[in-house]
Amino acid sequence: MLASEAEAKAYVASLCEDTALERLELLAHLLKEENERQNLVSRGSLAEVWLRHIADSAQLLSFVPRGTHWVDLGSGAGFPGLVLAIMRPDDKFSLVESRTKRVEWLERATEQLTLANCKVFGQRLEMVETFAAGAITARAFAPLPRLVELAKRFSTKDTVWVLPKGRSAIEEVNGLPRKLRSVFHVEQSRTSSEAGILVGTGL
Ligand SMILES: C[S@@+](CC[C@H](N)C(=O)[O-])C[C@H]1O[C@@H](n2cnc3c(N)ncnc32)[C@H](O)[C@@H]1O
Repeated sequence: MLASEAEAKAYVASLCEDTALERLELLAHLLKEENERQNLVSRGSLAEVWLRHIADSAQLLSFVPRGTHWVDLGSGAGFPGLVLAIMRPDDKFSLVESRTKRVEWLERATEQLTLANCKVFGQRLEMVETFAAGAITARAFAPLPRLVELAKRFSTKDTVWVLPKGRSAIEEVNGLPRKLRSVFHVEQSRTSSEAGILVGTGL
C-alpha cells in the first residue's frame, strides 16, 4: 500500500517516462491554481495530490493494454483521464464532462499539457454519439447500476471496465442484476486499504 506522497510519486515514476513525470508535475501545479477559482477537488486532498489523485489514477493502467481508446465519464478535475493520457501518449482518450467551468478547465489543461491524444466532450454523456470504447473508466461519477446503464452502449464484448469505487465496491457489484454481477471482480486499490477497483470485460 502506498503510504506517503513520496511513495506515491516514486510508484508513478516507475510507470512512466521522465517527460510524463514532468507533465504530471505541471498538472499538479495547474490543478492547485485552478482549485483557487473553482472547487475541482477537496482542498485537503491537494496536500496529497500524488497519492489521492495521481497514483490513484495511474494504478488503473495495469488493467488495460496499450493502444486502447479510453472513455472517462465525468472527468471533472481530470481524474483519472488526464493522468492516464499523460502516461499513455499512444492511447486515445475521450473525456466526457457536462459542467461548463470544468469543461473549460479540461480544455485549458489539455492545451497547456500539449495532450494531442485527448478529446474533451463538453456535454452530458447521454448526448455523446456512440462509439466503441476499448476501456471505460469513471471515478466518483455515478452509482454502478446507473453508470452501467449510461455507458453500456460504448461497450463491446472486449471493452475493459476499470472503475475505482472506494469502500462501496463489493456492495455496488452486489446491487447489480445477477447476470451482470459476474462481469466484475474487485481489485485492491494501492492508494487506500479500504478502496477497491471494479474490473470487468464486456457487458
Ligand atoms: C464527483 S465529480 C468526479 C470528477 C472526477 N472524475 C474526479 O474523480 O475527480 C463527477 C463529475 O461528473 C460530471 N457528470 C455527472 N453526470 C454527468 C453526465 N451525465 N454527463 C457528463 N458528466 C457528468 C459532473 O459534472 C462532475 O464533474
